[in-house]
Amino acid sequence: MVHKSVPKATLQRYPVYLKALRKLKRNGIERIMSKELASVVNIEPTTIRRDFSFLGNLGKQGYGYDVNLLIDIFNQELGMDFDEKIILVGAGNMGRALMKYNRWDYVVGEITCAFDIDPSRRGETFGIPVYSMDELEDKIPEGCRIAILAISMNIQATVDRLIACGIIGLIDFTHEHIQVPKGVVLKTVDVVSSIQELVFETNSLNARR
Ligand SMILES: NC(=O)c1ccc[n+]([C@@H]2O[C@H](COP(=O)([O-])OP(=O)(O)OC[C@H]3O[C@@H](n4cnc5c(N)ncnc54)[C@H](O)[C@@H]3O)[C@@H](O)[C@H]2O)c1
Repeated sequence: MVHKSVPKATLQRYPVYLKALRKLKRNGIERIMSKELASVVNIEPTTIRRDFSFLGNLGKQGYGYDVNLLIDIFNQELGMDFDEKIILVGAGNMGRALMKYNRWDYVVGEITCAFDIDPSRRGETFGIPVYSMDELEDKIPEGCRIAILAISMNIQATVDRLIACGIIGLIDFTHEHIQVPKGVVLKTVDVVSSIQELVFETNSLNARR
């Protein structure tokens, strides 16, 4: 882990660098000068060099920084391992939208596969394999901890089964009340509730004017 004396502002910039570096790697870039990185992240080159100096002697004069090495250092030393293998359950309208978007790989990880009860959904969607629910226990990627729920039936039973497979984090798009045991985290995403909150907030703001 990185030394405690790293300033807070530097620590807050590390995820920004990591995100940019992962994007650069995706684009086939293997090394980068601080000046070039500066234009990507919109941070002064001197700040970048100082921020990186806390991680060791990483840059070479005239050569720049090794992109892969920097990514490894961020991942290992800082505990920022953004390589989550996420599964999606339910490859319908919502699921397909999420699979199409699948760009979280620069920051958190990516959807590696999906599962659905409907045989017509099976195959590949936007490059992501969609398997039958019967194959869940076999196909769930090793070390997978996070599942996105975009299903409409047998929701609690499906959640219980996912937890039995090692899932400890759920992103829930369903509107069901789901129960999870201690140690499992459920994050609900509900656009309708967000709109309701927004309407309520804007109404009360305007009533005060
Ligand atoms: N949170 C939000 O803001 C929001 C917005 C829209 C929809 N939703 C919810 O998201 C869910 C999906 O909506 P949609 O429009 O994609 O529906 P959809 O019918 O298009 O897709 C649902 C998919 O899940 C599959 N499925 C259903 N039950 C399953 C199970 N137990 N295991 C595996 N696969 C299963 C179906 O075969 C289907 O392919 C619904 O629960 C809906 O209420 C939430």
